[in-house]
Amino acid sequence: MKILEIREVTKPIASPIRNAYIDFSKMTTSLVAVVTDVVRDGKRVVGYGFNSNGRYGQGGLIRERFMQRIVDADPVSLLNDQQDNLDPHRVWSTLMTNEKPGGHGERSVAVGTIDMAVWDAVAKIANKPLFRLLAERYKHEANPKVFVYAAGGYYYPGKDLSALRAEMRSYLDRGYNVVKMKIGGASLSDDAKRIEAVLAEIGGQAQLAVDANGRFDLDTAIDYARMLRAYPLFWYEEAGDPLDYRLQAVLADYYPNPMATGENLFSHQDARNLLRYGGMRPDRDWLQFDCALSYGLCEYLRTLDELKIAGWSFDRCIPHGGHQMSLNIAAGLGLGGNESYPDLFQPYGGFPDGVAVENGYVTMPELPGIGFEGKQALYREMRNLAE
Ligand SMILES: O=C([O-])CC(=O)C(=O)O
Ligand SMILES: [Mg+2]
Repeated sequence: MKILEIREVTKPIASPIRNAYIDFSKMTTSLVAVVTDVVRDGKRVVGYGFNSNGRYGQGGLIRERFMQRIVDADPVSLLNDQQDNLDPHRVWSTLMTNEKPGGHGERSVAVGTIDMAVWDAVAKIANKPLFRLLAERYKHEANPKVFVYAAGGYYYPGKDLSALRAEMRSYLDRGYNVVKMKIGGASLSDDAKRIEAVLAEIGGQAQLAVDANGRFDLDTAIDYARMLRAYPLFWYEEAGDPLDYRLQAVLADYYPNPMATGENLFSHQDARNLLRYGGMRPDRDWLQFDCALSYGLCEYLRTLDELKIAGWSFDRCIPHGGHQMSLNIAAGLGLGGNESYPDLFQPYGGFPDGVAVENGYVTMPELPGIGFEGKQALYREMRNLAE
């Protein structure tokens, strides 16, 4: 059994939206295929992965460095002890050969994307949904019912309050009961009006989370905290720079309600620093580390170990990114849920066809691997790459 080749193609996931920091007019993602020589149901097993929105495709790094390390490795060195499947941790160590610690920039995205494809292949070779494989391996009870919330509420040209309200209404109509909108891309008073408008629209039917995408300095973060704390928000997300742990810790003094952050922390060491120094409170705050941006599930498992050491429950994690990989981790390892972008980043985000949101939850179908084959529009792109 061996990996025959790894393929990558960079695909557009552009849209005319903007958050407080970036617009998505040139956004791309890397689609990766890990092609194995294993045959299941008369077909070659291929694992697929892609990176989350917010960072760009990583074709350069994948092709110049990471792919080659796998292709050059002794195939047996990538297998488990029984030699009946790939060992994702051994593949991961091979990917990271001759990489220094620290400075977790774009390479964590490249490795996370390949790692997703490796886990997809491993679960397909085992002929199980990834969430069931994870639950068995790491001794959790699988729960195919996963909480999901609707992320949107972006700024875009000509979008007025009624368009924002209509967008949020459409999420409620699709079964969500937590919705998220952007802040920090307008003045504080304009953002307050946007928030009031959304709260008026959703009433008691849903809760609202807000996301500043790391835009604020400490003073602005506190000014916003004073405005936001008057509302019953689900969370106040990424107020300041993701690596400014002191800002996050000081903010807690001004914001007693739930805060969320972590989508731009790309290693277990950075996550550990957040838990040590960021003033995040295990009884109410939320952690959004996204394996597809941060060296993949092998690294995410180390991040979960750090949570355990710091006294955090896994159900405080609701990852960023809206992909099926994190849905599987949530269902298999007991995370608190997953993000979802009902109208964005298609066909990469979302759920297998026919999976509907009901009262804020989806139920995972029993598809081998991550479940990409259950989503026709996505699987079409994948098949074009490698089958
Ligand atoms: O707008 C983005 O970059 C995405 C984001 O922060 C989120 O989904 O939380
Ligand atoms: Mg965010």
